Amino acid sequence: MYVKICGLREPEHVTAAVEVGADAVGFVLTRSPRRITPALARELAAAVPPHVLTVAVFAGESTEEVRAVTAEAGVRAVQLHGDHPHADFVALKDLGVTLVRAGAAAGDLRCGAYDEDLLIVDAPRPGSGEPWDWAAVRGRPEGRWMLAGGLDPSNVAGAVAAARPWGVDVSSGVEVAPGVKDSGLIRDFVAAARGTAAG
Ligand SMILES: O=C(O)c1ccccc1NCC(=O)[C@H](O)[C@H](O)COP(=O)(O)O
Repeated sequence: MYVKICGLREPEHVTAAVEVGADAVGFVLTRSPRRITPALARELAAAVPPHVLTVAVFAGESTEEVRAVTAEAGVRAVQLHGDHPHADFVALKDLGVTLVRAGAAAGDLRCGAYDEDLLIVDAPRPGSGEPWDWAAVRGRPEGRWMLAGGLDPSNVAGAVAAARPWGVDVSSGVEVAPGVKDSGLIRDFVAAARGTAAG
């Protein structure tokens, strides 16, 4: 089970995510309470070992801006939320980073349909922490896709059983307040997602 922890802002939480075995860590570089500067993203990404994917999260920015900010942040993946057309993914191919397409279950659920490498099937409002009907997508997405939206340590195992994703992505569910992560919750989430939770 591939696990991505998103919206990280503090070195201690990046370290916690890496130590408990997260596969990817996300930095929000778009309008959000979790937004950080490209310079801070670069600092945080520099401490992440190469086997963990560092992801810059955008929503609706132009490909020129995505390109410039990604270079400044020094990350290895770009995650695009919103109505980015296929052409945007094609235009970003030469960046040489992993491309992640994120959107609600209403869109095209085939990973690769937009030339992306990974797909996130999310709640209608990304980063809202709002659960949705995860079971409704079971059997529909194709390829390397992550389930997101309202997941937390207490519900992720059930969500995985219901939707059967390739991976999971979380932000709000490992926070104690909007934008404030908790290392214990990150640990609990990764364990629960992989079915190794105690008790
Ligand atoms: O986190 C945000 O505030 C955000 C804002 C705009 C676009 C994307 C954003 N976050 C993306 C993610 O953190 C995840 O892909 C996912 O939406 C997690 O959401 P949740 O666990 O429900 O907070």
